[in-house]
Order: sequence, then C-alpha cells, then structure tokens
Amino acid sequence: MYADLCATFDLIAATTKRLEITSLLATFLHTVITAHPADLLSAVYLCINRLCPEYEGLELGIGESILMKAIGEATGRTLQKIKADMAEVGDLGEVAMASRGSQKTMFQPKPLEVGKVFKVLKEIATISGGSSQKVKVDKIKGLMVSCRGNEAKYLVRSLEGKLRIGLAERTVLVSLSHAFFRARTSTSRKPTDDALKRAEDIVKGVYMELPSYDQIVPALLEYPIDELPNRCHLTPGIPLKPMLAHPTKAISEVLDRFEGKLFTCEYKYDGERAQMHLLDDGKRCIFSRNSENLSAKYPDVLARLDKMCAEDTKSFVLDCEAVAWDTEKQCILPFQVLSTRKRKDVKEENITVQVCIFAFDLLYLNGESLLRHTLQDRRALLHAHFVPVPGQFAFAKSMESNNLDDIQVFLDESIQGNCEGLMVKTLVDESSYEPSRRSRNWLKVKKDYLDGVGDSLDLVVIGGYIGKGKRTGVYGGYLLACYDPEAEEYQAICKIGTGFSEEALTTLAESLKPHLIDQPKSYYRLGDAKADVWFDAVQVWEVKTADLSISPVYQAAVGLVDSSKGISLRFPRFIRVRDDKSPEDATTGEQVADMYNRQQINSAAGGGGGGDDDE
Ligand SMILES: Nc1ncnc2c1ncn2[C@@H]1O[C@H](COP(=O)(O)OP(=O)(O)OP(=O)(O)O)[C@@H](O)[C@H]1O
Ligand SMILES: [Mg+2]
Ligand SMILES: [Mg+2]
Repeated sequence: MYADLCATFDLIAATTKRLEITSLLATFLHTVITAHPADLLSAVYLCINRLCPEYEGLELGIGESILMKAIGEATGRTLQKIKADMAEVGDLGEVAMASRGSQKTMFQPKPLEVGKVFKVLKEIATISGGSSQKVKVDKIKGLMVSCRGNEAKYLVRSLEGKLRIGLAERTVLVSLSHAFFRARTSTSRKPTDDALKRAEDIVKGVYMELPSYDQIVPALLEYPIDELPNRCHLTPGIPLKPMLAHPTKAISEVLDRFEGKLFTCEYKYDGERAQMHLLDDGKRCIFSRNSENLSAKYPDVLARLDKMCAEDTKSFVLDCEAVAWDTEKQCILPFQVLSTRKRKDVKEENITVQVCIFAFDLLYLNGESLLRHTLQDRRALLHAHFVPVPGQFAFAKSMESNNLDDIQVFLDESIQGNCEGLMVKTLVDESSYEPSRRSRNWLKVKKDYLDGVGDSLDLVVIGGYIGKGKRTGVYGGYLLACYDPEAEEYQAICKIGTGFSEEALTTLAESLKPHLIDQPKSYYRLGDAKADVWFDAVQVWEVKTADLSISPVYQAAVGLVDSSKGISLRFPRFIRVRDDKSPEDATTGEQVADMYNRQQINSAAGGGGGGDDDE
C-alpha cells in the first residue's frame, strides 16, 4: 500500500505535465477509495505533506542531524559515511534509499501501510520533552527497517517536510475530485470533460471555504459529490485563506480598471491581518494571514469581543487589520511598533503595545456564509451588527468617489493617518469575497508605488556573509531568494546589506543560527551566487528595491524574461521580518518577472518616478 503510493510518487516525479500528474494521482486515489477508504485521509495528507489542517499548526520538518542518525542506525552505516554520501548526492531521501538498498536483511518485514506510516509521522511530530530526540530516532528507525525499494526515499522526504516531486496541493485537490467522480459513476461510460470539471469546481470551491481535509474527505466518502457543499461550508473556528489584492501604479490606473463599476476606497492600515471568529458556543479565536492561530498573542482583543458585538450577533467571521495604537494620543502607530509586541503567551496585564482592530469585511454572520453577497451588503451587515469601541474596534474608513482629485485627497489623508495608502474594491458587481485569491477586484495603492519604488518583495534568506569591521560577530550581509512553486525551488535574487539597524543585525543572526546547514540545499537554484554560510529556508524578509535588472549571476525568474539569465534587485533594503508568511508564500519568480516587465513599460513610457536614486 505505501509501496503503491511511493510508486505513484516516482511516476509523478518523472513528468512535468500537469494533466498527467493529475491522472496518475487520481488513479491511485481511486484505488484507495474503493479498496482502503479508511486510509484515504492519510494518503491525501502524505501527498500534500501535512499532518493536519494548517491552522492546527502541527509540522514535521525533522532536522537533518536526527534523520542522519536514524538512517545510520536503521541501516548499520556510520554517520561519516552518510554525511559523505549526503555531500555527494545532496538529497537525504536518496541517501536513505541507497543505504537501505545496500543492506542485507535476514528476513522480509511486513509491508508498510499508508495509514500506519501517517500515524507514526504524526506521533513523531507531537513528541516533546527531555528524551524526545531519542524517541524520534527510534520511531523513524522503526519505519525505516520496513522500507523496501523507494519507500525510504519518500519516508525521509516526508519527515523533512518536503516531497519535491512537483506535486502542488491544488493538483491533489483536483485529483481527489476526479477520483471520487470515477468512484461514483458507472465505469461503462467515459466521463465528459464538463462533468469532471463540475466535480472539480465543487470540491475546489468547498475547500476554499473550509480548508480542512479532516472534514472534506469523510464527507466525500459518505455523500455524493453534489451533496458536498451542503455538508461542508464556511465554519467559524476554521480559518479561510484571506483574499489578496493586486498592486497598482497610480490612481489613474485604478480608475481605468474599475471604469463603469461602482467601487469603494478604504484606508489601507499597516498592521497585521487578523481574521476574527466567534462560534455559536461562545468560543473565539483570531487567525493570521497564514491561518496561524494568534489567540495567544491577542487575549486583550478576544476579551473585548463582546463589547464589539450588537445584541443579536451570535457567531461571525470578520476580516480585519490589527494595528498598534497610541492610547494617549488616540492615533495609529507604525507597523514597527506592532512588531515589538510579544507573540506568544501574552498576559493581558503585561501588554505594552495596545492594538486597535479595524474591520473591513464580514464573511459570516449568525449561521450564514456571506461570501457570495456583494461587498455593499456585507458592509451594511458589518455596520448593523457591530459597534465601534473607541481605540479598540473600528470600521475601516471608506469613501466612494470616482473623481481622481477626491481619491488623491483621501489617499493623502490616509498617509497622514499613518496608513500605507488605499485599498480600492468593487462594491456591487463582481464583489463577492474570494478566499485565497489575489483578486483583480481588490487593488492596492501604496504611497511607495507613487514614489516609484514599486511594491515590496517578500524573500527567503538562504545564505550569509561573514561580517567584517563594525559587523564582526554578526553577518555582514545575506543572500536572498524568491520561490518558484512550479519547480519547487528557491532562486537566488540578490545580496542584501542595507536597511538593518544594529539591533536587527544581532537578533537576525541569533534567530538564523539554529538553521545553519553544511551546504546549500539541492533545491536552491544559485547560478553564480555565492555565500560564506548557508541557511535552511525558514525566514521571510520584506525588502524594498530601487529597481530590478537582468543578471548574469542570479537566477530569479530564469526562463521567464531571459532563457538563461535571471533577475536581480538593485539597492535592496531590509524592511521587516514577515512572520506571517512561510517560505512558500514568498514572492514568486513569476511575480518578479511581472515587476520587471512593468518597470520596463513604465520607463519606456517615460512615466513619473522612473528615477532609481537610492541613498
Ligand atoms: N481596508 C483594507 N482592506 C483589505 N486589506 C487591508 C485593509 N487595510 C489593511 N489591509 C491589509 O493589507 C494587506 C494587503 O496588502 P499588503 O501589501 O500589506 O500585502 P502583503 O501582506 O504584503 O501581501 P502581498 O504582498 O503578498 O500582497 C491585507 O492582507 C491586509 O492585511
Ligand atoms: Mg500589510
Ligand atoms: Mg507585500
């Protein structure tokens, strides 16, 4: 059984054609549905490399050293040999497979089952405490000795938290819908593309509202696909992925894009996205942009929830921004202040950074999902069912006008008020809430864009340079990368050395030290970029740049603008650590290429702000 999954992984790794991958996985999942339905949930989780819904926060990502130890002990090879192989091959999964293959076994252990493998992985992730390292190694060993063929390779990669076979989560979702479609229709007829597509849209749509296989897989096993939307829908307590916005260069661009449509301008608050939930039973929670549970960070906000609700408000999901607040001067403080707030185990009486919540959308109210309502409706309900509390809870400031001068005045006011600019949104037509989409119906206008800097990038730290002179003892600079989800690789984009306060240099170096690795990962695409030390891809930094240029050295967006050269940033400047983005949410190669192309168009047009003067 686990062998079948691993065989499928091998086939998937061997092709890059999305349709083929979908069909390979659908075939496998179909057999699971018909022959071992109880293992289906485990199989799906193994395919997407997760242990539970994202918001539960349980993760694998077992460190290289523990894995090497386990491989050594399970295969009777020395650590030195494994390290040497690793240096040569660069992939611990391959090393494990080769080590297992060369091992003489006295007897054949029982074949591994998907459900068993997944169960043990989950156990490993939950182990903590004093002797946890040893227990983990033992459990890994226990699985490893039963591995045959390529199983050790995928087992190790699952433990590392990265399969790297080019299997995107949305492909798993599509395959799952196809597999169920096949299982639910008679085999004599070949399904029409339309019917397949319909099944696909239902499953995808439901997942957007309720991103939890724990709920969706059992429902699919029990009911027909058409019934799924009635069984699974937006539910307070389970975070949905927030809707995202497109950057625009100027107010005139907004007016062009939204011509003939009703739209609204809102202040764009500069804090942290906060999705607030109230459940029927009174339970409450807050989630980040990344579906991380922030309840332990904002006990003060949870405590004020009752004050914010009108009397008939029993359950809801609110989309908000949490912003640092100056209680004396009664005004918004910059993001930098919010970032100094403690993140975990916050006690209300010790809070130094107060926050005010600015609500801009209502997604669910009293048992009903509002996602498909117009923004106009949702906003009316928001205002009717919630009550502003000075300095604690407010509605996002908004304004309707299609006059360029009016919007400019509103934008200037927002900047005066310590905001980042405006969010401009369709109000009636095409104004439903689109979870997890970067929608064309939400446009952001930031002050920075108007200054000609363009949007910031969120990049992953993969290398460092030993500091000299004033930076002795800390890193003098870092190597950054963007992420290419298609190739599942981090592509080096630039060296960065400016924008750091002395304090930041120290704290960043400290926070990265536990993630030092002996050599760059096989999935770092480096080109000619070099570094003194290498880091595991764990930290995301927001970075501003003067401009982007084609580079013979760096490999970001390679193949998109030039067949062999990548794109690099000129004069990159560190802004902040993005705790709310994981490395795989970093700016993509495609976005980098997009930014480069837009910049070319703008400078060719001789438009404003073309200068690239940087201090
Ligand atoms: N009125 C508002 N409506 C919607 N979002 C708002 C509003 N005010 C502030 N925001 C914040 O602005 C964010 C979108 O712009 P921002 O440039 O900060 O995105 P980001 O988090 O850097 O992500 P990305 O760059 O990937 O789009 C939202 O995620 C939300 O946190
Ligand atoms: Mg922001
Ligand atoms: Mg951004």
